[in-house]
Amino acid sequence: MVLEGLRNAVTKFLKGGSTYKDSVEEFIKDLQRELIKSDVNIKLVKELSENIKKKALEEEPPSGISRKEWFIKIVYDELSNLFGGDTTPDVEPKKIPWIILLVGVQGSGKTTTAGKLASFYVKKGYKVGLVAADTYRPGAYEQLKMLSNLSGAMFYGDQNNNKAEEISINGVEYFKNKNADIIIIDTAGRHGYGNEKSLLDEMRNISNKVKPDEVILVLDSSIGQKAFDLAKQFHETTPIGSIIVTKLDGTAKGGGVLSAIAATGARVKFIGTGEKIDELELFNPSKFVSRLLGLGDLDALLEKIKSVQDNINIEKLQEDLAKGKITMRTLYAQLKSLRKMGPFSKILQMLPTSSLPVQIKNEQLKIGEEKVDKWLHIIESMTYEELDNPDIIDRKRMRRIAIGSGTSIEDVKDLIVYYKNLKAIMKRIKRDRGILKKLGMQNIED
Ligand SMILES: Nc1nc2c(ncn2[C@@H]2O[C@H](COP(=O)(O)OP(=O)(O)OP(=O)(O)O)[C@@H](O)[C@H]2O)c(=O)[nH]1
Repeated sequence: MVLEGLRNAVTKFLKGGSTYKDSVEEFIKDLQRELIKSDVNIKLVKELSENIKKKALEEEPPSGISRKEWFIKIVYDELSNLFGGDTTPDVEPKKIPWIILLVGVQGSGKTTTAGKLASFYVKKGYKVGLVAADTYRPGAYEQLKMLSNLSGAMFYGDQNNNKAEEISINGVEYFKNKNADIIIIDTAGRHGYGNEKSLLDEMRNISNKVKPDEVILVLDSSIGQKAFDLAKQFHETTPIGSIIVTKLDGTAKGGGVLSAIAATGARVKFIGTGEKIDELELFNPSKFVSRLLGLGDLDALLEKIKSVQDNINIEKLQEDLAKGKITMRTLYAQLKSLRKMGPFSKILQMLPTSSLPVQIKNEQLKIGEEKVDKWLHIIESMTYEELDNPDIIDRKRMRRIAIGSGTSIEDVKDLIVYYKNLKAIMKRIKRDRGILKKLGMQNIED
C-alpha cells in the first residue's frame, strides 16, 4: 500500500546516514516508486519530484530548522498541492435541485455517508431528500430512514419495489414536488457475491435515467491498491465527479485515495472519520498528507525527529561536542543513549583534563538513573523553538512543560541548569581548538 511505502521512505530519510544530497535523491526515488505503484500519472510524478528536488537543493531552511526537517516540509507542501492544495472543496449545489448519486462497493459506507451528507446540508440550511435505492442489503431501507430522521432530511423508499432504477426515478420526482434543494440517492453495494457487472449495470441505468448532477464514489480507506481498478470501473460506468473516503478514523490511513484520484481525476470532497452522523469532515489536503506521510501534524514530525536523534551515533555526538554544539536535541539524544555510552561526564573524560573547566571534575554533571526518564519526558514536551533555543524557557513555559510531562517545575529547572552547565563547558571546549585538533577532530567550526 502506498502509505506504508511513503512512511517508510520518510523514516529512512530521517534516519539515514548518507549526505543530505544523497538522502534527497534516495527519498525522491522511493517517493516516485510509491506513487507510480499507486498508478499516479507518470507526468505528475515527474513534475512533483522535480519540484521537490529543486526546492530541496536550493532553499535554505530557516534558522533552528535542520535541512532534513525542512525537506520533509517541502515534500509535505508539494504532496498537499497534488491533493488540491490548500483550497477547500466546493460543496455548494450549482443548481436546484442538485441530484447526488452515491456509488461504491458493499460496506464502503454509502448508507452511513448518505445520512452524514444529508445532515451536513440540512445544517447549511438546505432542504434535503434521501432516496433508498439499495434494494439488496436487508436493513439498508430502515437504516437510511432512521438517518433521515436523525439528520432532519426527507425520506423516500418503496419496500414493495425491488427495482432500484424505478425507485430512484420516483424518488427524484417525489422530492422535486417537495421542492428539495438536494436529493441524495443511496445505491446498492452488492448484487450477489462477486457479481460486479450487474451492480455496475444498475448504476449505469440509474445514472442514465436520473441524470445526476454529481456522482460521488464512496471509498473505504482501507481498500489500498484495489482502489484504482475499482474507481476506474465505476468511473467508466458513471463518470465520478467526487470522492468521499470513509473510515479514516480506523487504523487504515487511506492508501487508496491517491489511486482513486489518479483513476478518476476526481477530487476528494469529504472524509468519514467515524460512525456517527456528524463524523464527516471537509477534505483538507494538507491534513491528509500529514497522515499519509505518517506525520500526524508538526508535533508528530517533532516526535519523529526526536526518535531519530535517539538513533544518533557516538561519532555524530562527539562531532557535535567537538564543535561545541549543544541544544536540547543533543542532550535528548545523549540521555537516550546513556546506557550505551555513559554519561556526558564520561564522554568529556575522553578529552584531556586540561581542556575541561572545573565543574566537570566534580559531580555536577552526573545524572542519576531515575532522573533520565523524567528528563526525557520533559524534553519531549518542549516545542521546536524551545528545543533549539532553551534559553527562551521562562517560568510560564516551564509550567506548561511540567504539566505536559507530568513532572514539576523544579524538575524542569533542574534539567535547564544541567543544560546550562553543559553549554558552558561546550563553549569552553570550542574555544580550546588546539586541544581538540590534537584529538584528531579536524572539522571544527569557528
Ligand atoms: N469507523 C467508521 N465506520 C464507518 C464510517 N463510515 C461507515 N462506517 C461503518 O461501515 C459499515 C458499513 O457502512 P454502511 O453505510 O452500512 O455501508 P454501505 O456501503 O451502505 O453497505 P452496502 O449497503 O452493503 O453497500 C457500518 O458499520 C458503518 O457504521 C466511518 O467513516 N468510520
